[in-house]
Amino acid sequence: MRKFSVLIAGGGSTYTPGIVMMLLENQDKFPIRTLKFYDNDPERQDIIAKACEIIVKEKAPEIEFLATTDPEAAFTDVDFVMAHIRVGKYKMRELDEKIPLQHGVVGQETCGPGGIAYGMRSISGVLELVDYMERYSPNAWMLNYSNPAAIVAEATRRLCPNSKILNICDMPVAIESRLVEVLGLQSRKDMNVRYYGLNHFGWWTDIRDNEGNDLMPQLKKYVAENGYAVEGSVDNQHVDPSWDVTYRKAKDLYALDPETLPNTYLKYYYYPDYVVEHSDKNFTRANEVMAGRETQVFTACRQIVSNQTMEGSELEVDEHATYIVDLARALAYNTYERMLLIVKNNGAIRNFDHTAMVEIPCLVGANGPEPLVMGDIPQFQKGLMEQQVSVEKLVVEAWIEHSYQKLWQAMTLSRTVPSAKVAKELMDDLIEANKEYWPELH
Ligand SMILES: NC(=O)c1ccc[n+]([C@@H]2O[C@H](COP(=O)([O-])OP(=O)(O)OC[C@H]3O[C@@H](n4cnc5c(N)ncnc54)[C@H](O)[C@@H]3O)[C@@H](O)[C@H]2O)c1
Ligand SMILES: O=P(O)(O)OC[C@H]1O[C@H](O[C@H]2[C@H](O)[C@@H](O)[C@@H](O)O[C@@H]2CO)[C@H](O)[C@@H](O)[C@@H]1O
Ligand SMILES: [Mn+2]
Repeated sequence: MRKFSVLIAGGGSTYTPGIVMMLLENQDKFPIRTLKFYDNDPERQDIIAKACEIIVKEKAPEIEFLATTDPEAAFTDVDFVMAHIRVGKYKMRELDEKIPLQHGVVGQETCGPGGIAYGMRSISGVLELVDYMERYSPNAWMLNYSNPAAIVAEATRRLCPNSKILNICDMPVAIESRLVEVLGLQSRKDMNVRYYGLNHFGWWTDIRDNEGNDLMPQLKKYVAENGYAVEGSVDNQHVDPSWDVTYRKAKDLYALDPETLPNTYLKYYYYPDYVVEHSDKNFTRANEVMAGRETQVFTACRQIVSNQTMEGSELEVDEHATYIVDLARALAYNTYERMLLIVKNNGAIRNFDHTAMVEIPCLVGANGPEPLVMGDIPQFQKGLMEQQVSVEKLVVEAWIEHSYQKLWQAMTLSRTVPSAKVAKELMDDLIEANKEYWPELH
């Protein structure tokens, strides 16, 4: 069986150890010959890399391991780049969340003004990775889950439309895992779904079992009462109180359209007033993650290095991340697995902008994704999506043209922002905070 060379870009990410352990568990499905890490923060990456080197040695010593900040060493002889960078790290995520809240507006990593600010930072970081990949391993595929995926996907469509980059999000995977528990099924793969939308902005329209039986009536009844909250869930990645609130709130999202099941991120667009009221301006999700996941992962890695073994470590395999192996396998072995990906619409949603980057089911083979037709969508979703996709397109235009005007239009158009006045005030604060990262706007 052919073995692959994999590069994790954003080696210092909190997700890296869980993904590495997941990759090692899946060697029978997706064998690896070389595993490399690349990051532009050597100190941060070093802590994760030293621990992962020990994990690899213990679990699969035949895999060659390298962690580097040198693009040439990192990107040479690579089959897959798995990219999860966070330009500006948690320090900037905290500002993305806190600056809008100071103006009474939703403060969120990927939605509203915070997501726009993060998008303006991510574009250059991801484009740089694409450049390195094409220079040093032109046949490689990039599987990108760096956020905000909607803006990154639009930027790559505009600026490198022929590059072998696939943008993917795991929120639908996480929600589907909850639905599996509701139904008492074994696996996500026991369900076939129809879903459409933009990234962090979509709806399930149909869910069936492998025999074709309609599972929507049972799911709708459950979500109408409980949202996606599941008592005693096996999900160990969404235990923070803020995730519990998000899953419960899905009940109120469902109420807006009882024909579909909603992505949890729609809460920021349907109920921005509720979100702001329930946000702590001084302790946002970034603070929760720094005190939680980041501290736990880095402490566990330091412990492994100090013990020189992973025995007794609290690090856990990232089970949700197996969708990454599914995607890599689909490309490597032409499996034609059906997966949700962020791709150019091209008429798949018939009554929607054909140039929009939409999240829809695709069959993935060796030549990439083949999107499935979702047909016409209703006026409610179409209206929301047209507004949101315009925000995303204007952000990318603002970045390309260095246009203050277009970024102001994008901020104003976001459903989370009440007026052009508020949009301008908070945008000026975001410009100041992001001087180091954004192009200079004029
Ligand atoms: N698509 C999805 O559904 C999904 C799911 C989970 C996480 N994510 C994304 O994964 C990313 C990582 O999240 P995290 O919380 O682990 O963040 P993190 O800050 O722990 O890790 C990100 C790493 O990227 C590095 N980095 C930043 N800019 C870089 C650049 N230009 N070149 C190389 N490396 C760079 C940082 O130094 C850091 O080590 C984020 O973008 C997050 O939003 C996406
Ligand atoms: O606030 P964070 O950093 O904990 O999470 C933000 C991310 O949330 C989603 O990703 C989930 C994912 O759905 C789940 O399967 C598991 O891997 O945890 C992730 C983080 O909780 C979302 O899809 C991402 O885009 C966000 O970055
Ligand atoms: Mn996501």
